[in-house]
Amino acid sequence: MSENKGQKTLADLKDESTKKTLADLFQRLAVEQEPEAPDAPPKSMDEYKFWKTQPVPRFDEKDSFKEGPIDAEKTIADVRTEPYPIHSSFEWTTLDLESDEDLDQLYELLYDHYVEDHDATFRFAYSRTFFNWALKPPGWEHNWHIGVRVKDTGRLIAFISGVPCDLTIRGNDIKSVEINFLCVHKQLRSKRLAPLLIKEVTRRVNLKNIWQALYSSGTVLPKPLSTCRYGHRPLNWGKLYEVGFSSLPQGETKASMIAKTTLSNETKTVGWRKMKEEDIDTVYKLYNDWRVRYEISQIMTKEDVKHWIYGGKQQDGKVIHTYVVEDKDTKRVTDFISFYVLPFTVLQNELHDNVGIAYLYYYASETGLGKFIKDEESQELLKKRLKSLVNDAMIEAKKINIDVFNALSSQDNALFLDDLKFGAGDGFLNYYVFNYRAKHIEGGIDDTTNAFSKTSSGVGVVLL
Ligand SMILES: CCCCCCCCCCCCCC(=O)SCCNC(=O)CCNC(=O)[C@H](O)C(C)(C)COP(=O)(O)OP(=O)(O)OC[C@H]1O[C@@H](n2cnc3c(N)ncnc32)[C@H](O)[C@@H]1OP(=O)(O)O
Repeated sequence: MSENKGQKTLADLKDESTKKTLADLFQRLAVEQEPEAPDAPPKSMDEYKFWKTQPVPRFDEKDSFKEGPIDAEKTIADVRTEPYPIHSSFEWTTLDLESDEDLDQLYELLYDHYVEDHDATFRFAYSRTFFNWALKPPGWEHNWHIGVRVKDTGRLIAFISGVPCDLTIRGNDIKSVEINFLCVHKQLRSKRLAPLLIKEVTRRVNLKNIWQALYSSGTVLPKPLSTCRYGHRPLNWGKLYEVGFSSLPQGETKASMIAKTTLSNETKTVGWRKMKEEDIDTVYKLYNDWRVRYEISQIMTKEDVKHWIYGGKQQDGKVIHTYVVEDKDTKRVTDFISFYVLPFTVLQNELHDNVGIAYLYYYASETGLGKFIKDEESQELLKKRLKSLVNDAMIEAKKINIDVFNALSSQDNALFLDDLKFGAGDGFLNYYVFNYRAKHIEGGIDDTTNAFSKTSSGVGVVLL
């Protein structure tokens, strides 16, 4: 990306940090200036013409309130039964993700319009298996894969999705969905289609008697529950340099950067192996015991664990990769760690046509369980364990040609990001819960420096 190389002003960086751009996902390895965390809202509450009408916390709210839903309780009978009116040249559509034709159209829309890439050099290489994983978890609703088409041509020009995702927020279990992949064709931007899509997905979710939703965005909206920072660990620095993701930091040579970022070939954690189907019960238990560490986490059934963490045959081993550690004496599974893969297609590069990208997903370790859950000694032990697990996960990722390993400052990631040589990216990710008031949750960023903090975050949920 050419923008990797030039010097940017703080204003440029702040402007970029409000969009979900490729730069959100990849750092400039030599960031000259620290980007500002999006603490201050970019505009006043009154200027959020849509969001000020929605049940979301305001920026000026104090943190001294009772946590819970914002709207007065409603029933399905209060929800409109008809879709919202749409401009006469467009029509609503429900995508059939079982059909190749609709999958292809979604692929094309997201490929061309989901992320901004000024050079048109990189595209997310979405695959059928990725959509099957991301958009069809247990309990998925056909009706929540919502598109807008041009009436005359049938062309898909906008999309928004919801999938079931129940949450626990500070001990309260909340029936909820996760909203993602909101996208409007570039030529139809700023025409208020996004608010219409959001209202329509809200209506369809409400009709299932669900009133809360989790979503994340680089854009600052009223009002983030938490903000995390991206971290990026080059696994194949030479290639990242050749495609333009990485620049050469001052005082370094290509050879020194490669030497600094090269991992060993073999994993080191004793008892490390790939997760098998028969591990689902144990991983389910570990996950559930583990997630109490966090102030917001995803509730998972065994079926959810099978889908999201094990992946199973339908994934064909291409999207979600999970490893466990088995105690060699007792044969008990004591840890698991997962990452998912979503590569980039590289256009117009003589040397490479793709970049392999992995994202750290859920993990849990017996080391972090128990009574002294976050005392100093337990944290030190956990830090050591997580370093070993994440390092081995990265070695596995390298074996399947992953070039960069991404992780957010969420979960307990702050314990290992610096030590395992993750560079702090210039993108921030804000987390929101629709129709729910909750006190701010630490996102693993130091308040004053914006560097990764030294302590764990309260965000246990991972969004795609
Ligand atoms: C209970 C169930 C509830 C379910 C719903 C829960 C809420 C779910 C919320 C959605 C979670 C999505 C999670 C993800 O997928 S985050 C990923 C979002 N997608 C992209 O960044 C892809 C590239 N960009 C685009 O396709 C468009 O720029 C989008 C579609 C983002 C906006 O289109 P456009 O640029 O043509 O603008 P407009 O004229 O139609 O509309 C302008 C209004 O939209 C507000 N806006 C802008 N960006 C976002 C954003 N990322 N989340 C929420 N709102 C956003 C904006 O502040 C303004 O409102 P206000 O400032 O006047 O108030």
